[in-house]
Amino acid sequence: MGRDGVVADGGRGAGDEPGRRSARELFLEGEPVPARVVRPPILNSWQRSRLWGVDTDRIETPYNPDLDPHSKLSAAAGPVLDRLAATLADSPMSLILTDAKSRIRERRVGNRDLSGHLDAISLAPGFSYAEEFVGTNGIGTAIEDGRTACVFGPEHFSERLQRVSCAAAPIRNPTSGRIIGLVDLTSWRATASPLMVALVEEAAADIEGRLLDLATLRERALLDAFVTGRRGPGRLLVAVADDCFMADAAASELLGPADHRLLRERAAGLARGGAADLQLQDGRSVLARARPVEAPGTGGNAGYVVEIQVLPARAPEATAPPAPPQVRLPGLAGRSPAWRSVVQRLTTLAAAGRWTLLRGEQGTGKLALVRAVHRQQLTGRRLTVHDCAQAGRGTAAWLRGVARALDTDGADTVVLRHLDALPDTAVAALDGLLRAAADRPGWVVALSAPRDPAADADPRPARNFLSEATLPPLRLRPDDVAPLVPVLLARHAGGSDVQCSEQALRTLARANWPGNVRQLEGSLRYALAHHSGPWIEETDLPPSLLSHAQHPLTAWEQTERDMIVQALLDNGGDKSKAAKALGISRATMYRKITGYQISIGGPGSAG
Ligand SMILES: Nc1ncnc2c1ncn2[C@@H]1O[C@H](COP(=O)(O)OP(=O)(O)OP(=O)(O)O)[C@@H](O)[C@H]1O
Repeated sequence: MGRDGVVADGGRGAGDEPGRRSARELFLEGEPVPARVVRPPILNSWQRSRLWGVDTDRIETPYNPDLDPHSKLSAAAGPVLDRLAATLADSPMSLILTDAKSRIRERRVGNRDLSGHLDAISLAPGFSYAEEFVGTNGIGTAIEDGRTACVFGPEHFSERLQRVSCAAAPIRNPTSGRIIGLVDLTSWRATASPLMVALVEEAAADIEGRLLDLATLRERALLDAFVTGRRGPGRLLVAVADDCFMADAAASELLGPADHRLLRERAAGLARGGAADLQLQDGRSVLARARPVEAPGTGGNAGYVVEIQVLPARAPEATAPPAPPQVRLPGLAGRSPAWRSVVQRLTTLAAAGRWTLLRGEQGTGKLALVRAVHRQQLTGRRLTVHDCAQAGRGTAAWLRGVARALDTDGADTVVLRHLDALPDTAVAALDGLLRAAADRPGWVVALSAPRDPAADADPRPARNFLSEATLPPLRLRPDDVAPLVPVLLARHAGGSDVQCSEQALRTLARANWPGNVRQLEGSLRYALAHHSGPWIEETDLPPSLLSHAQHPLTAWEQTERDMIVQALLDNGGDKSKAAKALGISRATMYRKITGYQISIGGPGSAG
């Protein structure tokens, strides 16, 4: 049962009836599951669990006890959990709080039998209940779907979870709307009640209300620290927190949006490590130092007050270097100011051997960029790439490989890819290796997803990288699409000179590119395989590019959208003919075209 009001089969899979196989058993044996026996969110989750390769007979999930007890989430949730736990004291029910990564932070359970069972299935503080590790379950599935999930015994993917039922509701940051955690009730399958859904949703709403109240208190503490902060000639003051930035008039004039982000990201490091020299967006250098501001009542952190001193500009005629020529990197394309600026920054950092954390969404080209900069700046040296996402398989061997590459005397470039996917089990060891190699002469680069504003802090290994750069997503640098297209086409066209029509280029430039350059490359490969004429036309592009749906589509919606686009293409954009071909009414066709924001031949022509 979820916010959408769908009611499951009350926990009775078909397998509860003697002699019949349950829907889950059919699914696990790869047979079709009869419609209406399993609720769609559960079936979707089973499919994801199978993709993850979750073991149905064993629970093997990472354990990380190193969770911050003073987090904003714990501070806000504490009193709400206390109240609900007191109400439920005599019932066989367990109350659980997790973070946004499905890691269990707190568990309250009065019933000894249930407590023992939950320990046996690792539903205990420190363990992760992400779908990826344990398969379909209230916690992981609510996080995946972004809404309340209720999973009854036989709906669990794992055999080990068949005896319990659970309901979990996400807790969202009231300012950003992002999920920061989850409140869950777990009970024996036989004693589960539909009321569990109402209880977790109410608790989540109460915690969100308290988050808002605490945010107000934090902001007030930050404001006090900001107003009473020490100022002096040539010194500016700002106060930063995840969701708040305060600056006096002089600082507002000096700092642009990119500088706000820079200060926000660096404040914690500055507070720990003393003053540092930072470069602002406009090229000016400043000396920055920060001090933390304590959050009232909770002992947590309300933010940082940062003192900024503008360093004198060097006399232009004496020392200013001539404006750097645009750095061209063979094999890579881009012309937007954002692309040029990151290429320039990375080139400087590589030449200086500064340890760099390069952030960017998946497929933006982080690795390609680092490889190209290495080739150009560090000729003759080797480059090794270590994928942190692979560290879970044979952690010791993986760490040995990194240790060899980091060899303290080595001047080779070491790239740690997907740092954000480093398994918890390898965090401390990698951190130790990086610290030990801090003085090595070669360039060390970590590639990571953009900073997660919901996370309390960067993972420990990230703190070893003193310089940062960001490769923005392709949708924020649409000017790069046109120069990328011929380079990517040449890469895959097998020597022939295929180009895109103007209309196809316009469609490509307009697309949102959640998968960034990698997705653009995939789309062009698709077009190369589908085009018949001398040019790539708009109709040769993947159907997904001809629709601009506002929300992420489920697998089923994607299939439906692709069928509609294909029918429109097959019928020259004629909606009536396309509707007829699909056996749906014209009205439904119009509704779907509007819903999926399908446009063929430029905005509005088919939609
Ligand atoms: N500017 C560019 N010019 C040409 N090709 C590019 C450019 N940027 C990215 N690519 C290509 O896009 C694909 C994805 O790039 P890459 O693997 O470097 O991305 P990434 O950001 O490291 O991805 P992830 O974080 O998902 O591993 C590669 O084939 C790469 O060659």
